[in-house]
Amino acid sequence: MSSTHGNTIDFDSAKLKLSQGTTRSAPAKPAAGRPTPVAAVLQRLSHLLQTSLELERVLEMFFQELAHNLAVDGMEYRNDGRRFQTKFGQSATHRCSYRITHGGEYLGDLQFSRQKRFSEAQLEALETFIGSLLYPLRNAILYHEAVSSALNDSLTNTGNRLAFNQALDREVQLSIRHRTPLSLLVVDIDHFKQINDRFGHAYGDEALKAMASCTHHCLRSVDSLFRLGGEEFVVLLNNTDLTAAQIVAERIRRAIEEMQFEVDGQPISMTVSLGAVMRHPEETSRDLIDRCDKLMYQAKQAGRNQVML
Ligand SMILES: Nc1nc2c(ncn2[C@@H]2O[C@H](COP(=O)(O)OP(=O)(O)OP(=O)(O)O)[C@@H](O)[C@H]2O)c(=O)[nH]1
Repeated sequence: MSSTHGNTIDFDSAKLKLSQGTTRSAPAKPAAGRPTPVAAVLQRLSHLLQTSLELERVLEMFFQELAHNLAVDGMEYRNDGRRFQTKFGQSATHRCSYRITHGGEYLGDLQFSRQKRFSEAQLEALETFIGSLLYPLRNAILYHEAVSSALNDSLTNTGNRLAFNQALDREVQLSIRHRTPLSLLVVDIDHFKQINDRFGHAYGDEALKAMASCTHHCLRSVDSLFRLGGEEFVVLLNNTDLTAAQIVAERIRRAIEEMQFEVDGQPISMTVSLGAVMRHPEETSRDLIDRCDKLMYQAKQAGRNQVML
């Protein structure tokens, strides 16, 4: 039989709970000055959670303490507004969940699961522990947002050049370590200046958004799309050889060509030129992107609206 339990923890009331929890579980006369187990865990947890600002890491440390002290088998964190979701351990039958807010500000939803039903005392301890997560969680969310916005192109909601440089270095390392192929596409809109000149910059922006969204729909969830600047985009295809990269490139080219995009009821046609490369052994990130860029320019010279390998 499964059991569920739901709650909302507000930052300020949780702070209250935290102090109550500590007082409640502390013995009247602290024997030899030793704290009770809950208070000891709480103290360690509070210190531990301050050691990182990484959202994933903070939640992982929190889960490990709960797994150890309350035999929690699984934990899921979701923050729909920030499109962040992560899971730890194994999901089990008995669940309890908390919507965490601070003065009306939503900090996410936490769900815990266990093979054995939670007792009242365990739920109380769990809520006390959640109290110690609130400040670190709030700080980690703020940090996560700052890092994400520094890596995001706000117009097209794709990664920016900085994000691309980091991702490319990471993927090159992974491809070397796992001996998997890594391919790259450079995608550039043809005669984009004419769209701007004819319809205005604001419509040009809409065209860029439409192009990014259309390209995104041609990709697997593991592929990533970045805007390097202007109307130039790049796609990172991990574990993909040149034959597969060519198929993806052609799919993007055709999808953009067939895209229904209108300004004031007037259809605008757009095409793209693409370069596609697979990384050679020993090739650096810089050489890879330069080679792909050159191929994209060759596609332009050869008449545009085509893929050059
Ligand atoms: N609307 C809009 N236009 C931009 C943005 N960034 C760059 N551009 C414009 O993109 C155009 C790029 O023009 P060009 O580099 O000549 O390239 P093109 O017209 O696409 O021609 P080819 O690449 O040779 O096919 C310029 O007019 C830029 O002003 C942006 O964020 N929004």
